Amino acid sequence: MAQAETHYTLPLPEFDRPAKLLIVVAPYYKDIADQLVAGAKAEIEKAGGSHEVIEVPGALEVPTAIRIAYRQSNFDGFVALGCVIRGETTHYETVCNDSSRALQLLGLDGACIGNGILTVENREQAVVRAEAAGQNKGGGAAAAALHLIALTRRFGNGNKSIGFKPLRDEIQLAGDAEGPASA
Ligand SMILES: Nc1c(NC[C@H](O)[C@H](O)[C@H](O)CO)[nH]c(=O)[nH]c1=O
Ligand SMILES: CC(=O)[C@@H](O)COP(=O)(O)O
Repeated sequence: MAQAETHYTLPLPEFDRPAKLLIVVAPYYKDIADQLVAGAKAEIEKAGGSHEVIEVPGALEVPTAIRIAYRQSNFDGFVALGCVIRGETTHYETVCNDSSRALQLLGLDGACIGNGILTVENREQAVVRAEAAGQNKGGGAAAAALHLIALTRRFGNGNKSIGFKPLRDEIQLAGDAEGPASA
């Protein structure tokens, strides 16, 4: 029987202008993913934010989709959602470790990402964690992204990238260099 989860949850940050988030979900297990998305949407709406949802085949594609959107769009943050259930081979470790590591590296480069990709042994563990009325890991991931967005706005976008600069910044910088575009 799954243990009830008890840990401290930070109160949601307040925003002077709405945050816009992209939810990137791998519906490998559709019913589980739907619960995660519902929880994430509700949390974003609680903070007065807006959201869009895109789907990718599996958890391994989630970081790449976020990087593509991060470079070519103007979302304030991202919510990574999915479910990885151990099978018979070591592929479970690859999917879990590589997706989470890639998300962490994107975060260290300035993307505001909450990671709600479940890594579990069986469906029962996944259901308990995905249910919006249960452990609501999708909502938790959305809350994490919201906190990072608030932090970015509080300290400014440091532009101290350790890796690539978001394409949108390069385009903007290039535009600035040419002077204001004629209306
Ligand atoms: N086994 C699970 C996967 N595997 C698929 C990979 O994520 C990836 O789409 C594939 O290797 C092609 O690159 N994905 C999940 O999200 N959950 C799983 O349990
Ligand atoms: C997590 C996985 O990739 C897993 O679902 C694949 O199953 P298997 O290890 O039995 O091939």
